[in-house]
Amino acid sequence: MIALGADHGGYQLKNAIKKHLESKGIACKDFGTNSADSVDYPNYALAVANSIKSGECTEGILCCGTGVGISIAANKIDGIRAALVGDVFTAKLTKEHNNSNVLCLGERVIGQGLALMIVDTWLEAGYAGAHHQKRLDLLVELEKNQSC
Ligand SMILES: O=C(CO)[C@H](O)[C@H](O)[C@H](O)COP(=O)(O)O
Repeated sequence: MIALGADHGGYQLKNAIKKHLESKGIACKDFGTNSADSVDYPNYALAVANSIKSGECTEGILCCGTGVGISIAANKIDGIRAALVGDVFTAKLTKEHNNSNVLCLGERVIGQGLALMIVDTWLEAGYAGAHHQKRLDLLVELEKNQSC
């Protein structure tokens, strides 16, 4: 199950991603928002993050105007590795190297065609493990101690 969330700056892209994933038979849970009414992106980042931490969802996709605010918010939450992505190379590598569990996109920055290609690339890529695991372990240490 893929968790989806957005603020008012990203909800149209989030809805396009939802339609795209559902057309491919990929189950999604939509945490909103669903209108242009102004809302606060940290609340949507938290809802998506909590669904991953609880195990309800395996991964999440978050959209805001630039993708920056919602990625900052998601990365405040222990266990979340959120990647703001604007190209397919980074989409692949952030899964392989960072094992990112949340993909962040900026509706006001990239077109829908590129965004959907990034989503597909990210979902299809896999974590490479090996020497990257030591770095992910250091991220956990940072979460615990704020130092390595
Ligand atoms: O957090 C952001 C900037 O990095 C997002 O783009 C938000 O969607 C944006 O700040 C919302 O701005 P608005 O003026 O409230 O529409």
